[in-house]
Amino acid sequence: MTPELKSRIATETMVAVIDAHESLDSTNDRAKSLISAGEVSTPVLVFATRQTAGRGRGANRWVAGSGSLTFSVVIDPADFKLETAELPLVSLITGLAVRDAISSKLGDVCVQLKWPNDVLINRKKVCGILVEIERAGAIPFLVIGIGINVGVDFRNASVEIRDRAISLNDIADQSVDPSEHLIEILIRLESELGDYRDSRAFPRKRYAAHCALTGRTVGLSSGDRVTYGLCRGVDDGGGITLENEAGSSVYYGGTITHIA
Ligand SMILES: O=C(O)CCCC[C@@H]1SC[C@@H]2NC(=O)N[C@@H]21
Repeated sequence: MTPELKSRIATETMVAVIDAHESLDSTNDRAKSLISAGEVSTPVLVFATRQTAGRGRGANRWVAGSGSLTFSVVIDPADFKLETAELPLVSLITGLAVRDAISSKLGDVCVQLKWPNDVLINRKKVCGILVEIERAGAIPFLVIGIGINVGVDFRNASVEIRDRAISLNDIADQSVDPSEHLIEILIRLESELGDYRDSRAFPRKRYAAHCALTGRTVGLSSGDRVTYGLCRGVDDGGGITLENEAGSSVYYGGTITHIA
């Protein structure tokens, strides 16, 4: 990371400490080791130009090299008055911040959210989010990990990957410097978390308006079980609402594996 970028992050965003590396296994794992060693003065930005063993939800991996933007932000939940029960919302709130940041740089492009932790462009994944809790003694910290395909070249990737993944620069009129995305996301993340702290209300209507699943029949997988239903958006606690012959139910876990 250049000294210029460090200086901009320090002056333009909430970040108090920058921990930048050429290469890391996982920015989330590095953040967690800083926390457990008692070495955090939040908010901390852990940044890696390359990530060799990045993790996602469940069995997902996020290996990132050229063209990726990978970082984690460590926050103290108390700074945003977040109770443990509200932590699942942080993934959704982060998704909104990333979605709006990307959208602001791309103009008239379909940037949507896939509950609970993906950002999509034209229905392909551009960003994955992994929020985790790590404790320093009894004190919990939140690690918000974000991976974005900014200029990843998928042209030689398998058809399966090309059907599912996209880079920002595939659709931008002109390529945007990843640093600009980083700063924009950090600013918007602070603003979204601050709005939630002040209002105590998750902006579920805004989330639903940008959610790629709203109004579509989806399959939610949890273990061996798949529950199908018409997605009616998310509730105040960030759960996805599915409607089917059994009625309307809200789910807080699982992965969307089918979209009709
Ligand atoms: O798609 C997913 O399931 C979430 C992917 C999250 C990847 C990011 S990259 C930065 C941070 N460090 C990690 O090891 N994972 C997250």
